[in-house]
Amino acid sequence: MIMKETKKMKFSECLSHLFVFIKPYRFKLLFGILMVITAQVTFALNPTVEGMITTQLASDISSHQPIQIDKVVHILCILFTIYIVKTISQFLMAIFMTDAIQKTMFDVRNAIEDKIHHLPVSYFDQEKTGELLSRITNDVDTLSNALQQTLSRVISAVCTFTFVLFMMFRINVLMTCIILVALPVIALLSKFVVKKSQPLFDDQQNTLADLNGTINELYDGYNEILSYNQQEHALKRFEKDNERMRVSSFKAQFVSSLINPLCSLITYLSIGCASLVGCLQVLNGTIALGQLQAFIRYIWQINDPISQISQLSSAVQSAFSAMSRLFTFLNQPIEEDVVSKCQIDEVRTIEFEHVQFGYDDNLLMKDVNIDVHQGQTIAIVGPTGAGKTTLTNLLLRFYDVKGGSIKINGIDIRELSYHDLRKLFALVLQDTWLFEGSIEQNIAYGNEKALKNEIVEAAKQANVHHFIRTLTDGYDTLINEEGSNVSQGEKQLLTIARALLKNPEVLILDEATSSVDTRLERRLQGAMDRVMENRTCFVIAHRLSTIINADKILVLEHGDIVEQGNHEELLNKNGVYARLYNAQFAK
Ligand SMILES: Nc1ncnc2c1ncn2[C@@H]1O[C@H](COP(=O)(O)OP(=O)(O)OP(=O)(O)O)[C@@H](O)[C@H]1O
Repeated sequence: MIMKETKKMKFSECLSHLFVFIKPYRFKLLFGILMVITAQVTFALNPTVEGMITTQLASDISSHQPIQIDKVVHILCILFTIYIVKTISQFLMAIFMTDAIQKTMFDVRNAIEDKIHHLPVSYFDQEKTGELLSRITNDVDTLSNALQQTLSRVISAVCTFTFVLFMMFRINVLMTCIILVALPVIALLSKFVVKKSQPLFDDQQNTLADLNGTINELYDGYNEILSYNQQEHALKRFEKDNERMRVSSFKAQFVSSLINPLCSLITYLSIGCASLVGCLQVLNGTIALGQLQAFIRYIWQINDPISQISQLSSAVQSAFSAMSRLFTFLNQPIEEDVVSKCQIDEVRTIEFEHVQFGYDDNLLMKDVNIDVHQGQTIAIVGPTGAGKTTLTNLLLRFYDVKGGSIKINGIDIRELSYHDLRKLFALVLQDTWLFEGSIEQNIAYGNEKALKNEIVEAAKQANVHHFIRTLTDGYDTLINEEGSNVSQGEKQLLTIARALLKNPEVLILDEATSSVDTRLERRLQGAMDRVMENRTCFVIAHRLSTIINADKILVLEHGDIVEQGNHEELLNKNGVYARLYNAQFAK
């Protein structure tokens, strides 16, 4: 069974997973980091070189000598070179880091997409799909921002701190020690705040996922909400989640932002003390005036990374939470696949042998036996919840049987790879699925190599060609994201065209229950008859004509097949089918 993600990953685990994605671009990233360090070294040299000008001028003035312009120009040239190096390294850093990080994120997104397609269907039984997808999107964004901005800021802050501290020590040890007294206090304060705010940031991300899940759900059910006049209820639900979001964001941001004013207060106190001592040192002649000037600039420079700790720590925490969820998702076990022991090109028989199945520990199907021969139409009938969809889910191995077996040509379907098994089938469901793309692309979905004339032929067979011709862009008409620019019946015709083009060995058809107008009904009927012609078909049947003409009718109740046979045989039995038939169809 697939476990829902519960355990939070350790920071080191997250980093090692991240490294797998960064590895192909590590040299670019390292070069980018080298450029960040270069920029910070030049940044740390500025005050000292600027101070040299002040010292030079002060010494010339105090010794009543003419100002030595050549020396000043020389220092200015060094200063100018430092500025140039800093600008170039910042430029190179932007190019190399951005390139490496965006390529890494491209790979992460691809890995997620790939994962989604390889997870067992049962994974999505446990996760609200909308919530899961929105959480992944948010987490990818958070990680991308963290790598793009926070990484260089963290490296800059660490480098600035180290180099500036080094330069301060070179100027005066006593003054630096005064500044350093403040640091452990600041470090302890940050640690305390980080510890308090980490769970709050986790909560903030989870609440955001809930909020997006709710938005998704409410948007999906927009028409139903309007028809039931439940706008107020929907608004209240949204407001409730939005309020939770406000409270959790407030808590997370408030606690983490507390650190800023506290750190500033301590830093300003230490600046005051160090400046006082510095003035005395200049009067004593221990340090030059330019050095005091440089030292005060350094205090500001070192203050910068310290005051950034709170912002950076909250960004790092969000990134860590996002990484933890992303990599936990990417670590989910995928559908175990096998290499097909043999290829099946033609489906001659399909047998269910003593099949047992349940979505949980309770068995829904206890002993299902079916025998199907090539070209037969099998109608599946039964009340709602009887297990009709489950039967087709098992055929396609969306779920595996818990007992017994399903065999195609005598071969257990578990001996075939998912790809080799599923290529034998096409699904035409009531709940049609079209993707954002042209009508042509949607029809060619199951057979991407199909030529234009084959696509048109499939559309003609599916009675949808004329409709497509009436559209301004014909086969190039774009289906929008929700497929709302095509009617439900036309959608179903398009999916029939798709199935015809795939030309599968076995067709699984879920007949529409919703009433459509008579003309469309006739078009649908014609298209379905054509797609079913000379093909093995499993039809979740709602139409009398399909049921009567079926070679075999499976009557399901509570998961099991209670009767099977053709229409005449079952009517003569005068059992469940006869009751169902008389209740639903007999006029
Ligand atoms: N993914 C799932 N997880 C848990 N239980 C499920 C799942 N899918 C279906 N079920 C349950 O299994 C039983 C059979 O469901 P199934 O969808 O196969 O019935 P059906 O005959 O196709 O119903 P309908 O005609 O309403 O579509 C139902 O009780 C249903 O609640």
